[in-house]
Amino acid sequence: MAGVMSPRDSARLIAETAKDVTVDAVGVGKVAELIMDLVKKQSFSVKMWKEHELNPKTMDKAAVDWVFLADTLNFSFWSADDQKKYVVKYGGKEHTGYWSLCAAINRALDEGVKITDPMFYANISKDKFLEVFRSDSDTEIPMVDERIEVLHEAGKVLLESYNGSFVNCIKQCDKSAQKLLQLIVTKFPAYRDTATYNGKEVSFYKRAQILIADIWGACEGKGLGEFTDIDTITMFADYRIPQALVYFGALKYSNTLMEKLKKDTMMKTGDREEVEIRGCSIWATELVRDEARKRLDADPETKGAEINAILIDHYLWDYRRDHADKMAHIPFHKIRCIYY
Ligand SMILES: Nc1nc2c(c(CN[C@H]3C=C[C@H](O)[C@@H]3O)cn2[C@@H]2O[C@H](COP(=O)(O)O)[C@@H](O)[C@H]2O)c(=O)[nH]1
Repeated sequence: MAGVMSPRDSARLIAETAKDVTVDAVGVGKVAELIMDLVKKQSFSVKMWKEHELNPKTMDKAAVDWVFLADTLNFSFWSADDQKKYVVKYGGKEHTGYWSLCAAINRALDEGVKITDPMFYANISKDKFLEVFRSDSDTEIPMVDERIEVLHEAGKVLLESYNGSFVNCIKQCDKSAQKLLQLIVTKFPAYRDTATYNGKEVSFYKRAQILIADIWGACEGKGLGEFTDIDTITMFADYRIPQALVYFGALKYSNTLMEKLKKDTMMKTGDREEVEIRGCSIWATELVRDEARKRLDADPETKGAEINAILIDHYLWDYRRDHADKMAHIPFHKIRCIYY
């Protein structure tokens, strides 16, 4: 987008001028150390993505259509009351948060509903949406109206300009993640995740970047998922990674901000504190990547090992999920928006 700073440059600028959030070098080193251990155990690669039971296993158009639908709806799963969560039962398990979305998509496909086909969702009615994404608890999925709107928008763009599949967007971008990123944020307005900060147009592009990363993961970096510049994708500025970064000490909040977060103060898109949390999270993850890279290359055993901001992000996100209790005392910022 013309006149908009890249997520990496935005993150550096925000981290340099933020008032209520700071990136801490000692904490960054701690996370880098953690990543090193994982790389040594060889449990750190693009193949991790498909290990999740709900993620698609094929590496074809069906997988890309699934990922595009999931990431078009991949926002705002938190609930104000922990006892009232949107829940989807699938594969004999109860899924919440982001995984409830994936479970609902898979449940629909099993029921013969062509939910990943834009012909189906470009004009989906509210009744049909609520049937497909029905809850197995008393709490329905948050932001129903906004989710229907973004489905209509994305479905129409795919049908009008890309012959009904995101595969055709990928094919126009010569295996460049940055070209695909620009196509997504230009053609699909709901993915245009930007803000104004100190008079500058900054970007986070969280869903656009995770869409590219999920296609890279689903296809194990090959075929439709092959991107020559995938390492230029940054961490995805959601509301969970900051919790993990604060937990490990890589991110620090001022007392004022911490008090606000503990009181569940609602934020709005573009609030200075929201921009500082998101920008500093991206920057902290960039520094973790650089530090881990340095340490990996200093050790003949791990020199040149595969590592990038995507893999670090997924590790931190999965870690937060798997250790939710340990991090429950660290508040996450509350916001209702379609960007993350
Ligand atoms: N930064 C980042 N944000 C991510 C993800 C994912 C799912 N990725 C999975 C697929 C492969 C990976 O290995 C992950 O297992 C969802 N989200 C965001 O989190 C929030 C929901 O969180 P909770 O309430 O706990 O379910 C919401 O904003 C959603 O948009 C990620 O990977 N990174």
